[in-house]
Amino acid sequence: MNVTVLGSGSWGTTMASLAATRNPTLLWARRAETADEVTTRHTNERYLPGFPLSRQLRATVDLDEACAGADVLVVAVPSANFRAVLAEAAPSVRPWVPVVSLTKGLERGSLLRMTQVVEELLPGHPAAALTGPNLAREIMAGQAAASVLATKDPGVAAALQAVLTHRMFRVYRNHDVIGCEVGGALKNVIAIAAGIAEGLGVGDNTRAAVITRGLAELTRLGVAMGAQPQTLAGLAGMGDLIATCMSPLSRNRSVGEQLGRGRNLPDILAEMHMVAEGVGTAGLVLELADRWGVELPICREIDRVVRGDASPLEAYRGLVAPGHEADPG
Ligand SMILES: NC(=O)C1=CN([C@@H]2O[C@H](COP(=O)(O)OP(=O)(O)OC[C@H]3O[C@@H](n4cnc5c(N)ncnc54)[C@H](O)[C@@H]3O)[C@@H](O)[C@H]2O)C=CC1
Ligand SMILES: O=C(CO)COP(=O)(O)O
Repeated sequence: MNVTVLGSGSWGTTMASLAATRNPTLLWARRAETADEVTTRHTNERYLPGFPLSRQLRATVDLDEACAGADVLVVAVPSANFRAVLAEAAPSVRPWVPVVSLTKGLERGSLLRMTQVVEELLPGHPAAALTGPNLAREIMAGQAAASVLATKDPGVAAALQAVLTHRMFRVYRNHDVIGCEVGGALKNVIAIAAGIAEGLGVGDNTRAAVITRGLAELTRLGVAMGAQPQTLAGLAGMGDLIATCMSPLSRNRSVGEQLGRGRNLPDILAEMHMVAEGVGTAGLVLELADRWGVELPICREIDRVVRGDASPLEAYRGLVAPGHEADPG
């Protein structure tokens, strides 16, 4: 199977490097220097400093070349640019080639999940999401991890599972695409809350409360949208929440932690060259929550913080103030 990965950031490069050990794999990069570095020096120092990549991995800046030979197309571009990149790629993608989204977010305006964007742009192509507790640097370091491949067609799921599985990277199948994508998008917002708590110097009881109440929010919205509750209790929900809320490697948690320490958001984002999807996702999940008639108190407070309508301390006080005790879940 020829695999093509669009997006040469931390996660796209990691998955491409893994895939290249078992399948001919081509990584599409926006910048010529990155493509050249990946192909000739087998590194991507900007996003994965210090990690050698598979020597079989090749990269190109030519989107047409990248897509034309692909048997599987993997998209690892942040949600804000996902549609634009895939729309440009679409004419070069051969009929029926499955498209796997690695992206954890929602589309601004439409509120679509990424597999829904795939279905709009490439009708007839099986759309899948790969999601779970998968911090890129740990996977590059060879530490064992598990992930979930979500797609509706069991035959496609089995074929993609075989392509994406690696010695230390175990891929499970799930047909609950909604649950997997909602879990991946919302956990980034909850990770900002966990980071804020960290920055404010809370204890382990508070950490546990944020994660557990966060899980209730993932589950409430997911189930309202048609997800299975057990999906959110698994790797794509609870698993990813634990990794992202606890790990100093998480960019979303790091944004929250710096906010909690008193830095302002524009300064934090100006210093980051990587994406923290939760910043943009907070407002979008509230729009979804209104549409589906569910309450998401943590996401609401995080949205107030990222909009600049509340300080992290005010948000924290808002969450511990009386009034949320009767929340279901
Ligand atoms: N890094 C991680 O550990 C994981 C990340 N993810 C998700 O994967 C997605 C991508 O994340 P990362 O690779 O970590 O982000 P990143 O910030 O490390 O890299 C993003 C990449 O997308 C490229 N890009 C952005 N806009 C583009 C455009 N218009 N055209 C072409 N390329 C463009 C950038 O040049 C960069 O190579 C996000 O949705 C993230 O939530 C999911 C699991 C793990
Ligand atoms: O999705 C991730 C881990 O599963 C990566 O999280 P961050 O984007 O917060 O680094």
